Amino acid sequence: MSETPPLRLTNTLSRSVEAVEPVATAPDGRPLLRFYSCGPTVYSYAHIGNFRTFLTADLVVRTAAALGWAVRYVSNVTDVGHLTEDDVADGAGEDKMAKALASKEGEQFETVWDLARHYTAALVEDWHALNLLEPNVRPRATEHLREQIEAVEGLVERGHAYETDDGVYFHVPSFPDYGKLSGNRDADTLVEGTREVVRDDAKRDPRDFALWKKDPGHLMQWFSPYGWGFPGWHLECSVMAQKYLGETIDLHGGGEDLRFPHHECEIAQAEALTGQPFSRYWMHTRFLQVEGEKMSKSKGNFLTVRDLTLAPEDGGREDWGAPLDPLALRLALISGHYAKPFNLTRKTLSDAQKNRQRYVDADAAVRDALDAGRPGDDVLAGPLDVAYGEALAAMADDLNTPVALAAALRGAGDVLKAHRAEPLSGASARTARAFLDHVEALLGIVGTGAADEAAPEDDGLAAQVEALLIQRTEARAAKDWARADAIRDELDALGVDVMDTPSGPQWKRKD
Ligand SMILES: Nc1ncnc2c1ncn2[C@@H]1O[C@H](COP(=O)(O)OP(=O)(O)OP(=O)(O)O)[C@@H](O)[C@H]1O
Ligand SMILES: [Zn+2]
Repeated sequence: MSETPPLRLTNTLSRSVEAVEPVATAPDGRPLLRFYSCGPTVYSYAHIGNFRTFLTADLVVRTAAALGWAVRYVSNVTDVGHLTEDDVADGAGEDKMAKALASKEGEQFETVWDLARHYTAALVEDWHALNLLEPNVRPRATEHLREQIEAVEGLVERGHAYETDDGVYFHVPSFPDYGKLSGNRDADTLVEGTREVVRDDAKRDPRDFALWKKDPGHLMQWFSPYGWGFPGWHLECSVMAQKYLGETIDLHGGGEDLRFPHHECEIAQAEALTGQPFSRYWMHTRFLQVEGEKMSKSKGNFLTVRDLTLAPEDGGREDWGAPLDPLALRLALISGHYAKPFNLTRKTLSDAQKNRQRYVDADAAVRDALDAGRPGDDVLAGPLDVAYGEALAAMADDLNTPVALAAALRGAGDVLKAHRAEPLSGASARTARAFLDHVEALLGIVGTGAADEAAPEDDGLAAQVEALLIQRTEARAAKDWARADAIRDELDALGVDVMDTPSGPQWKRKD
């Protein structure tokens, strides 16, 4: 196969399509992409718009792996109840989890904790149904309260945050780069954007956003040096990204609405705390609309994976036709380019179901032919090599899924055409098998399980060790020898030996 192209993505920070160049290398010498993608707030089932954004992240991971990179991929679960107006920097309104608990659907849950557990489990189920790779780490906000509180304390100590009777706020004027991602720099527009919000009169600047909200009446609350309360939403992601990926990460992603304020606030928190750049590249997925309408959980007009893939008696939606094969839904959701708005229609779904069938048929033909082991030449190597090369090049070029899917579909069509003309030889079938497995690893639409082989290795130990090695490299670069030694002790306690080699640290389990 031809030389591997660079991975280019639309970087929101520079507003241009750029080649992504990871800074770190994996212990085996491959480029290591450190990638954080914002997950959902689990107060309801994730909708297919959320999944469009998660699928973008999935395709980044698959494409990077197909290019031969190592990937460390973190996607969180927001299980702290944040506020219904969190889309303005200083969130206000009702708590989303509390509101969900009080709703009709919430009656089945005793507490917000049960509700969060239920929707987290449902998220993971739908994630697997749509054949998304499991992240190396799926951290929960509620399991990282200590780290979030430490970050608030750090920001207060460094003069970037201050306490009032109601909470602790990040002081925006203390961070001159605020606005570099979204372009929202103007204090007046920012204030206008927050007009409807209940404000704390003790705030020093109207743009200052909450790091900690004091609220002894909140359903989910923790104790901090600032009393009982809960963290601001923006805090969890910068804290968990840095914990699992290091001070500077390569790529951070989410849906277009997160650009401001969420990601802008993450940058301010992280960079004010460490003095280092937070994420080198940012990517944002444009919204999914359904039949021309914007869809969101809080509006209540959303479709879930379950609505479209289950039979009506199991909870599927009758008005959307026969239940779809989940991989057909996946195909439909990735059929538009992530950086352009995407309107999903009934026709998108029926076309996807048809195209998906071509992969099912090609896969069946190849299995038969492998069993039969017929003699004869390999007639597929040429066209399938070209088709896969085109698909990979298109994905590397800013995840151009329309072109990649067309090339992959043409390849599956070539397999079927050849098989219909004359049953495939064993040699052709082996080539076709390799092609379908590569397409599965890259796009996840064949459903043969090859994706598992492409998944970032995750046996827990590897993830922990790699995180520690990144922190150790950073500690050494900062000449923080005490920290580097402490990390070495932690690695020792995990039962691994580390060897420093010219291509970076290598590790193995102790004998
Ligand atoms: N219609 C959509 N299309 C694509 N991505 C979306 C859409 N709606 C939300 N997202 C993205 O899904 C991810 C999870 O978001 P979140 O759980 O906040 O969902 P939400 O539907 O926006 O909820 P809410 O309406 O309560 O804000 C975020 O990255 C968000 O940007
Ligand atoms: Zn986030």
